Amino acid sequence: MKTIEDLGDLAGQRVLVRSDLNVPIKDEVIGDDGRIRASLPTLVKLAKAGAKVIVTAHLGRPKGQPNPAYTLAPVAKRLGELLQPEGITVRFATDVTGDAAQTAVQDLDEGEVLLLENVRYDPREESKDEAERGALADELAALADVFVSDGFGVVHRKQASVYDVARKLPHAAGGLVLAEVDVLKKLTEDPARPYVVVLGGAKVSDKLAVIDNLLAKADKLLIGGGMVFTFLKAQGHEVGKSLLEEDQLDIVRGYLNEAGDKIVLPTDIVVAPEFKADSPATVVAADAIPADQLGLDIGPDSAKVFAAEVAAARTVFWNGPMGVFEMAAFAGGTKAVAQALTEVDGLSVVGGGDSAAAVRQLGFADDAFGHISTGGGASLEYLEGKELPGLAVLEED
Ligand SMILES: Nc1ncnc2c1ncn2[C@@H]1O[C@H](COP(=O)(O)OP(=O)(O)O)[C@@H](O)[C@H]1O
Ligand SMILES: O=C(OP(=O)(O)O)[C@H](O)COP(=O)(O)O
Repeated sequence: MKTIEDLGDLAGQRVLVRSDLNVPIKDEVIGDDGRIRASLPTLVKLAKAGAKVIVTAHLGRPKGQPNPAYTLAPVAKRLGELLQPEGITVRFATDVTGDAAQTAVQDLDEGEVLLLENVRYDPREESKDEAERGALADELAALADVFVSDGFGVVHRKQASVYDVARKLPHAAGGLVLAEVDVLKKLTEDPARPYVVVLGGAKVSDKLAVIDNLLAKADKLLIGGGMVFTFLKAQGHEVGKSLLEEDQLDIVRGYLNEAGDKIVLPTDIVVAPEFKADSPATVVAADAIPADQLGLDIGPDSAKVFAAEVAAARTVFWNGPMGVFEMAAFAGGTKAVAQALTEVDGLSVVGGGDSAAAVRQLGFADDAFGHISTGGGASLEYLEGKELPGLAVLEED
């Protein structure tokens, strides 16, 4: 894979960077700016080399339409604050590749950074149609001379700003992508055993898809978060109003048959009648979730079992909070697992935007873990041994 150094002298060049700036934002306030901070070294390096740095990124899933709830404007502001000590000015374009973006690129000076509006406002970004994605990639490519892929958290997505644009411009991997791959490689090449993978979070269908391959690689797979309920239902239990992927039940039944005791499910669940911080929480057995309640965390017994499995491992990868950690009443499982990861005698890796935010919000220091990866889904697919489109394309000429 080419690096930024291989791109030659970048002074005066327009460099398009794909970063992953997908941070938790509520009412325009950024909850955890870890991904923005992780993007800084590459941006600083390029700006200091005299490049005109144009950043494309997404926030959330606005489904191909402009939507102020998903604007990157607060991210541009934060980026500006973080780059100010470096003397680097950050500008913001209010569209993706339109008049605003084109004018802003024309006006951009060497050593400045321009962030383009949420690339997922454009429906072509995530299109399954290669020609549609290609048309957006052409527009992005027209804004720049070279492309640097630095958004590790999106390299598993075959999307215009990640994959297609790399085929239109001379390209290189940024330092963040290279550093992430370096650590994850250690987990794929003869990991010290026991090797435990902990899965949770809310992107249930994405993560159910990785289990098949992970079962062959890991010694134990601990399942928490929103994934739990599709497993419980597949075992024949009722899950009330909890997150459920009905169309995956057969697949999950297959996993349970195949896995034996490799898959560890919670035996108790914290439930509440509503998805609200002050909704009255109770602990119930995992096979007795009331019809009018939803599961929002693994229960305290399960948290102990999960923590013991993690603490006894020599290699651990964890993606996806065990519960809705953003609300104190449902943060216990995530906290217990995070604490156990800090006690691992071996390599412990936390991956994913929300998982990284969770450990910081719960008061853990970054260096309490072997590595905090900016990518959850991307890391999991890498660990599965799958070819990631956003990495494979960088190996092409
Ligand atoms: N039981 C649950 N029901 C609904 N949402 C959940 C549940 N457990 C965890 N979550 C949510 O999952 C989200 C994170 O999921 P995800 O995006 O998959 O993780 P990551 O960003 O670390 O890859 C958090 O916002 C958390 O509130
Ligand atoms: O948050 C992200 O991934 P993650 O939740 O797997 O860590 C990335 O920004 C990718 O976002 P996506 O899963 O909407 O494509």
